[in-house]
Amino acid sequence: MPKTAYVRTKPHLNIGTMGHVDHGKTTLTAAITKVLSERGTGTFVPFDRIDRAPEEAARGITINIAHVEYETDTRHYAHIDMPGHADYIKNMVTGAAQLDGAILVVSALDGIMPQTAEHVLLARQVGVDHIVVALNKADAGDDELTDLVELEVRELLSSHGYGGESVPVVRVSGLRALEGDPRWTDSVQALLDAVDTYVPIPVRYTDAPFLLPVENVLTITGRGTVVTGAVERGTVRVGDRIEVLGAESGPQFSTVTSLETFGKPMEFAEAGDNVALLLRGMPRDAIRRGHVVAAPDSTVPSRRFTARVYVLSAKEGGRTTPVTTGYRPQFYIRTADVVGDIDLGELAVARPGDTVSLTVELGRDVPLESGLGFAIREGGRTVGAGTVTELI
Ligand SMILES: Nc1nc2c(ncn2[C@@H]2O[C@H](COP(=O)(O)OP(=O)(O)OP(=O)(O)O)[C@@H](O)[C@H]2O)c(=O)[nH]1
Ligand SMILES: [Mg+2]
Repeated sequence: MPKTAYVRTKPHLNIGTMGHVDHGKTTLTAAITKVLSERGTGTFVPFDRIDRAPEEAARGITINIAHVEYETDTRHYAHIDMPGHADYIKNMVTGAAQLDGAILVVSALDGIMPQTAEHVLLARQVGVDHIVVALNKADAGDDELTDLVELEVRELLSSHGYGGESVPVVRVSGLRALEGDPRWTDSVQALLDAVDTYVPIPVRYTDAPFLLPVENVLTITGRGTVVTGAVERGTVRVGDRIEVLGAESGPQFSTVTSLETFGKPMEFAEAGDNVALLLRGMPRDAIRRGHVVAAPDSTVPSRRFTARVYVLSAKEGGRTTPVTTGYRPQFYIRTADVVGDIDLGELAVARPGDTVSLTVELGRDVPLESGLGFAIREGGRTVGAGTVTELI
């Protein structure tokens, strides 16, 4: 049966749920799809369909299962449910890099926990400009405690430049909404209204050369290699020539032979769209997460750059000891994870809590540009965040 093509009738935005483990992100995501399916603008995606590991769910040319799509009256959303566990920060970083807005899920029973704070910090660093707060589990909390949690969350957001006083904070219960309790389905609707009005439609760089950071690679027997991700800028059409960048062996050229979003074929995809591209003759092992698919000759990978970097304080979960020249952490840039050497120049030392300018030399070439944000990680935790200032 031929698949129905994707029809672009409303502005498309990428949003996602983030927050500490077990605060209810996946339950809320399922509840959102349930509430909207009852209004006729989405398909209900049950909890256990969202919470599966991507490898179990890799099927067809569909996108990573942690993405769901739905529509409100005014917008089409792709929603990524980000796991709260510290080990999954990589997904958080790479997922968040493509978010136009985020729903910060905070349990009204527990308040701010370590990953609540870490996700807010990372969201800031990777350029998420708008956050809406879901104070979840409001069905089980008492009002006074929830008031305190709300204050605490607003303060946290202000301390990261999110203007905590004006951020919408909506008390919800994902669990009760999923059960169909009208009081709480209304709360989820109120949350969506807040997202619709508070997160602006972003400016899309559709005229720039095409670029897509590779999130996932799949093989479809008999058809070839498929890459998925969100288009960072530009436009791509079926039949376009592209270049895959980031591999040690140098660039690989191919042609896009098929294009889909959430299982629906599309003629072209533009900046902001979450897509799957089928690439003609591309060997499965020639491309992986962290590579970039781009218009041919539009970008040249490099490895040396200067950057402005904030070294996290110990209180924020960062290092307790200073960083010196020769320090060699991991850099999370778009969907890539690359080791790099830091040179602090005359400064020589950067203490936790400092913001410094430094030079980085990555272990391999990566498509870079000034203004690009990245996270610095060491031994499984975030120790810094920065922005590329100049390529060398
Ligand atoms: N009382 C109550 N419990 C909830 C609510 N939402 C989620 N829970 C419970 O909290 C637990 C965690 O919910 P999840 O949705 O898996 O949380 P999560 O944030 O996705 O967790 P991770 O993906 O592991 O980070 C489950 O036992 C849920 O049933 C709620 O609104 N009220
Ligand atoms: Mg979850």
